[in-house]
Parts: sequence; structure tokens; C-alpha cells
Amino acid sequence: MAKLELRGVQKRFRGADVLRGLDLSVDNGDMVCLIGASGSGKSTLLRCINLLDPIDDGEIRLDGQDISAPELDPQPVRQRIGLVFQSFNLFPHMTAEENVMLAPRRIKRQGREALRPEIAALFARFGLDDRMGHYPDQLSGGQQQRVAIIRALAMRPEIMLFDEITSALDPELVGEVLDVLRQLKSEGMTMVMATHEMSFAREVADKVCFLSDGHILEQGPPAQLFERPEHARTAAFLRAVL
Ligand SMILES: Nc1ncnc2c1ncn2[C@@H]1O[C@H](COP(=O)(O)OP(=O)(O)OP(=O)(O)O)[C@@H](O)[C@H]1O
Repeated sequence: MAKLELRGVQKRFRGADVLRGLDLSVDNGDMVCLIGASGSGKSTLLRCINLLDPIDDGEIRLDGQDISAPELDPQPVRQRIGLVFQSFNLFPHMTAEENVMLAPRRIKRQGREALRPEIAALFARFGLDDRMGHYPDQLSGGQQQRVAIIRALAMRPEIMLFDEITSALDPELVGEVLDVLRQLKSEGMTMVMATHEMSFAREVADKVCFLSDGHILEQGPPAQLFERPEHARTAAFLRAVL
């Protein structure tokens, strides 16, 4: 578990400003939900935190360490930060268990047999112990997404990032994936999630962050942002996003 701090984070793509100086703190064990229209910069922000894209200015600190420093090797830092995408990206020719084992085996050089108990415990923790030997096309979309989350957890990340992970799912499968996030929250995982699931954000998030055109328009506890009638700006923002 870890604390994440962004200060003045800027990102440009070919001269176009996509993140325009973002300040954001995510406390240890907190869940922060990023909400914004398509193109507002949610995915870019998550990719920058995960060091998939280098930032152009500002800094990103993980437990006080500046992980955005250009001289830093991103690979070991990236292992501390799990990222789950909308598309599950499981390898179709591998079972769920093999998909989950792949990164620890390759990157952490752990052996299959040594890994097995820990991986089995992860599948059991999220109610998928009877699906470990299944191939992705034998699993529902919700189950595949839960396997993708387990795959990220197998690297024992200190913080988890989620990019619209329920957007590609049939509505009846969204709940089981959100339940995994509720469980992680109760276990103290630090999380940042781009989402359109407003009721989930309202219920579970410690902080909601409204992104608009690379700016943070508002941020704060959901009770403050969603419920207070004086937040007319919030109402206008949500009307535009939803
Ligand atoms: N690799 C890239 N090269 C050039 N422009 C990019 C790149 N990635 C993102 N952008 C641009 O940055 C802006 C923000 O995109 P981003 O995907 O972060 O938004 P988003 O809020 O996640 O949107 P969505 O909800 O549609 O995923 C968009 O204008 C997009 O075209």
C-alpha cells in the first residue's frame, strides 16, 4: 500500500497539451475516481502514473520517491503499480492460471511450482478458484476482467490503477467486477480508477476528481461534490459527461 502524489503534472502529445498541470494526492488505502468526458485525459493520466508515457513537467511521487525522474529506470517502478484496462488482453491460448503466472515468471523469475499456492489463493480470494484451468473464451467478460485484475495483483503492486474496466461489459456483469474493487478497498489497497460508474464512485470513493480538457475542475469527497446543491458547476459538468 502506498501514497501517491502528483504535482504540476503536464503531458503534451506533439505540442498539444493533454494534461495541463495536475495536482492530486491519493492517500494510503484511498480510492480516487477520475470522472471526465472522452478525451479529457483520464487514460493519459493513468498511463503517466504507470510510467508508460513520460511526463513533460511536474513530478509523480510514490511514497515520497520521485518516480517520474527521467534518470530512473521505469521497469522496477512499474512493477509496483498495477494497471488494468478496459479490454482484458488475456492471451487466448493460455489458461487463466497461465495468464496470471506469466508476468511473475518472466519478470520476477519465479518458478511455476513456487507460484502455484499464491496464485491459487488469489483466484480463491476473488471466487474464481474453479476457473483457473479455463481458457479466456470459456469465461464470461466479467470473469475475464476479474482474471485481468488477479493478473495485476500477482505482481504484488502497492497501488492499482483501473482504466474504465467495466465499460466493455454487459450491464449484468459490471457488479461482479465492482465487487472486486470493493473487496480490494476493504483490504486497504490504494487505487485510482477512471470510471463512468457514478453510483459506485459516490458509494466507494474517498475522493472524486472531475477532469476536463486536461484540468482538474473539482476534487473532493463524493459527499461534498455530488450532494451539495451549491455545486452548480458539478451539476453542469456531470450533465456534459453523462
Ligand atoms: N499517444 C497519443 N498521441 C497523440 N495524442 C494522444 C495520445 N494519447 C492520447 N492523446 C490525446 O490526448 C487526449 C486525451 O486522451 P485520453 O485517452 O487520455 O482521454 P480519456 O479521458 O481517457 O478519454 P476516453 O474516455 O475516450 O478514453 C485526447 O485528445 C487524445 O486524442
